[in-house]
Amino acid sequence: MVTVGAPAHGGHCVARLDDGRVVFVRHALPGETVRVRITEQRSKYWRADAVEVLEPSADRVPSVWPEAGPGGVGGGELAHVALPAQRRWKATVLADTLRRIGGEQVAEDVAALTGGAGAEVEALPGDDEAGGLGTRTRVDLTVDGAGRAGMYRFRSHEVLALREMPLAHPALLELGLLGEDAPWRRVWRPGARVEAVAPSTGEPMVLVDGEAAALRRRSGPPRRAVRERVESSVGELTYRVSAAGFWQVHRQAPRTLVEAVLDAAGSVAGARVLELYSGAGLLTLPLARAGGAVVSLEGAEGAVRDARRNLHEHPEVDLHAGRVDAAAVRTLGGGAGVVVLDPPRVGAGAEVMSAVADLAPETIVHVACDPAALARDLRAAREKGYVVRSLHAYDLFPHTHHFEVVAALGRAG
Ligand SMILES: C[S@@+](CC[C@H](N)C(=O)[O-])C[C@H]1O[C@@H](n2cnc3c(N)ncnc32)[C@H](O)[C@@H]1O
Repeated sequence: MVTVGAPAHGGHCVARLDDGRVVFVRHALPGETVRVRITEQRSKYWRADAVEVLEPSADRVPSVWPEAGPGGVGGGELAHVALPAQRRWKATVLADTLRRIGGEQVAEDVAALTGGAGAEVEALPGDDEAGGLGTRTRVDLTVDGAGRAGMYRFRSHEVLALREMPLAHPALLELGLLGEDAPWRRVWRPGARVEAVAPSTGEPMVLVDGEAAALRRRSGPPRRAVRERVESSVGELTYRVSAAGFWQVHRQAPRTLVEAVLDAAGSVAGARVLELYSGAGLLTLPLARAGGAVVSLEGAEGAVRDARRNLHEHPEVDLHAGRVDAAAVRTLGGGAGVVVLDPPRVGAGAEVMSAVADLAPETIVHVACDPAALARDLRAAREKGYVVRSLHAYDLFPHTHHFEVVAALGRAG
């Protein structure tokens, strides 16, 4: 039995045993007294699941997805927490991570921006009304040994067949992928990887081991891409995206990020804009529409092919396929007034951040899906004389511990 303390990065709360040992407890809430099952013992800390709640928090609600509860699949570790409390949890983790990893100066920059309160994590439009459900337009499943679609048990290679996916967009639920009677069972084999995509326009799509799959024979070549439409302050943006390629998962995420990045970048008209980790061009297109002379760099060649199509009305945009590293930043970034970067979960890293700062842009816009990586990158920029000028956090992944941050940095002084 333990009383758990504050949340920490990774979707758990921190508890201390009488002997001082630290235990990271999932499926609990700060302040709760719970009975735990130890799931992993390391020399420096243990991991545990709360399996019985003795003194519940006022923020506890019946889980919206019990299959992601103790012993269940990953991807819904805050499903037992009321939505406003999920966002307070994430704001606490953000503030703590920025201070612990980003350092005092970064923490002070953000405190000064928020009157000492720390950044809030904002809900996306419609999420409160829908209970944070039905937001995910992409789901990844794995087929178990009996041919049923499921997900991995948390920190395990065991596939648990799923009965429900309340976080998935309704269009994906209508595909009938789950359950003993799923018609798709004749299409896939045990061990297959199944991706389902619900684009903002057109039919949903199912990929089995990376190939388009259908229940009935279709005429014509197999579909490989979907179309996405984003309303934005620089007009309606339309994109072609390979179904297996990266696209923001929450239905409202593309619009939210486009607006946040345009806002953070300030006026880009006539400015040279270096965009790193540019994907299929979600941010490239609005930056070009806003008058930026954009040079972009993305590692996935398929995404760059999509970006070329998506930017066909902007032949002036200079799209490059290749790895983002310090040398590439130096080669492509000369004269950049604005740098926008949207790295994967690991962040850009100190070398890339240092090379970006050496370009001496007026503004650096960092889009981050991991607060620890963000904090490391902000620290690196801070050490090169950049301060945080704005920072907004968005709850792009309700019922999980994940969230997104858009930060703008400018030169100190
Ligand atoms: C978070 S996504 C952002 C894409 C785009 N901004 C969007 O919102 O759709 C990160 C992108 O970085 C690319 N990427 C990851 N590591 C990379 C690297 N070392 N060099 C270049 N691109 C990389 C991925 O292929 C992916 O498209």
